[in-house]
Amino acid sequence: MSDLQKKSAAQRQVKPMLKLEKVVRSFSQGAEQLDVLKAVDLTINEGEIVALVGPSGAGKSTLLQIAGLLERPDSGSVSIGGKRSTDLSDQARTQMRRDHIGFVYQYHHLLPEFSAIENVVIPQMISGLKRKDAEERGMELLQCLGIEARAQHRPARLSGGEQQRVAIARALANVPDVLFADEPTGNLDPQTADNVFGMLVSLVRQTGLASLIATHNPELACQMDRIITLRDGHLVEVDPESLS
Ligand SMILES: Nc1ncnc2c1ncn2[C@@H]1O[C@H](COP(=O)(O)OP(=O)(O)OP(=O)(O)O)[C@@H](O)[C@H]1O
Repeated sequence: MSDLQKKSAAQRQVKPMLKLEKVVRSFSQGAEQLDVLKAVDLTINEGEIVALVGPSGAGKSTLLQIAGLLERPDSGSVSIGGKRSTDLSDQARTQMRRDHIGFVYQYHHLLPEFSAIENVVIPQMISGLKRKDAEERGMELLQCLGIEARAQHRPARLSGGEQQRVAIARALANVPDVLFADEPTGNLDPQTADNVFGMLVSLVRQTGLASLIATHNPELACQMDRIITLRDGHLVEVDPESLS
């Protein structure tokens, strides 16, 4: 096979899982208009992990909320797994979010009345999986994250790092196409953050999904495939060397 043929074969395998096209979002603050996103384009392919860095107020959360279908842009489109969300009803967007998107937040938002495994099983059952299958997948994920022995504990009886690992298992339980994380280890001490983050990256790599992770931590950002930032409402690629 010639180099050209090899290249085109490789190109054919690249599958865009997240695509933002000309996404615009502004907020009015008093008499002022704040243009947070100005025609943002972004493509993340299957198996790619992208870090989103930038100062407070740059628009990282706004971008994640729109890309994760939690908010609508003023204009522009968002596609997940090749399917455009723009013209869908709120109900169809909710279903798309439930079936194709996973979220990890800085604070875990686990249900306090339920055990670790129940927190991972419930979203799968809402998506239509039988309890037995949901439990099997949930235990497999907890095992990958090294907390299967904590499966029956409620969140209050887990450490911060363990709670965040349950939140990661919950986000991956429905086998999403795209995983979004907003400062997923921002609430943990540096060593635990490193450990939990390593597990998150390794799971994302194993499952081959696409991932966009906002972080203030340059060391963590440098472990990802690409680093992007928002500058004056536009997305810009960042050279990892400039962060070290
Ligand atoms: N609903 C809203 N109404 C008005 N202004 C908003 C709204 N949401 C966000 N903003 C403004 O948009 C800008 C971007 O906010 P955003 O939360 O996306 O930034 P960020 O980069 O995630 O910051 P941080 O790192 O502090 O979380 C900020 O100036 C914020 O005040």
